[in-house]
Amino acid sequence: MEEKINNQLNTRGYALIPSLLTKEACGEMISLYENKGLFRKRVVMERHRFGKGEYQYFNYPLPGLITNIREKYYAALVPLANMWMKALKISIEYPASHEEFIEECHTAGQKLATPLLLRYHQDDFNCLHQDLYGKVFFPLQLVICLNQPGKDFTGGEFVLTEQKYMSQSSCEVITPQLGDAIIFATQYRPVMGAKGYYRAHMKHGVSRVRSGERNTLGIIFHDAEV
Ligand SMILES: O=C(O)CCC(=O)C(=O)O
Ligand SMILES: [Fe+2]
Repeated sequence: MEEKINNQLNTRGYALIPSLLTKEACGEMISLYENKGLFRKRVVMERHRFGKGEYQYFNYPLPGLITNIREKYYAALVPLANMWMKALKISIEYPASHEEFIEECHTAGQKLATPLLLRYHQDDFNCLHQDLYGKVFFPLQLVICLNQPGKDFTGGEFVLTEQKYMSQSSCEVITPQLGDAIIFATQYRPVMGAKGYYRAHMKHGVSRVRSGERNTLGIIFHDAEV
């Protein structure tokens, strides 16, 4: 990953990648939502008290664009992920390629695809959470905003909270533009304390959409338990 992005991830636990997808690609991605055959599961968030709105998990085989993003960004992020594990003295070393990592997920019984499309309308929101689907997980994930804030929707900011040692939680509010991606820590990130690095726990969510429709594409690198 570029040094600037790595630095942002190390200092704040997230980074913004401008224009990862074109407007056309965002439009095509949104239209996949109606293609029920592409998905393994639809979740109505209110039923689980996850928030309000809905999302669908893609099934394998994934659309080519999603596979490409997953492979490319996994490979770009793996050196940082391994540095984080070392800093935190966790004896996990992630393999260089996403294909090998998926093998590890499968061996651990995590075989279901996790990339997802989310759709929010007015008054919808996503409660603070972490996307863990089994023992094996990658410490970073990515979300791409498929609509233009201020035009297609208002509100619906991306929210990241961080809980540092012996502190209350702090938060960052991020407003990606159409096509922008946010890379962020899935569960925790290393923060330097008096006795070396410790885990700062992070959660993410989405504030209430005030008007319009907001679609996002979530790219999670690990697979899920059956
Ligand atoms: O809609 C969003 O911005 C957040 C979606 C989300 O929770 C995820 O991609 O894991
Ligand atoms: Fe999430």
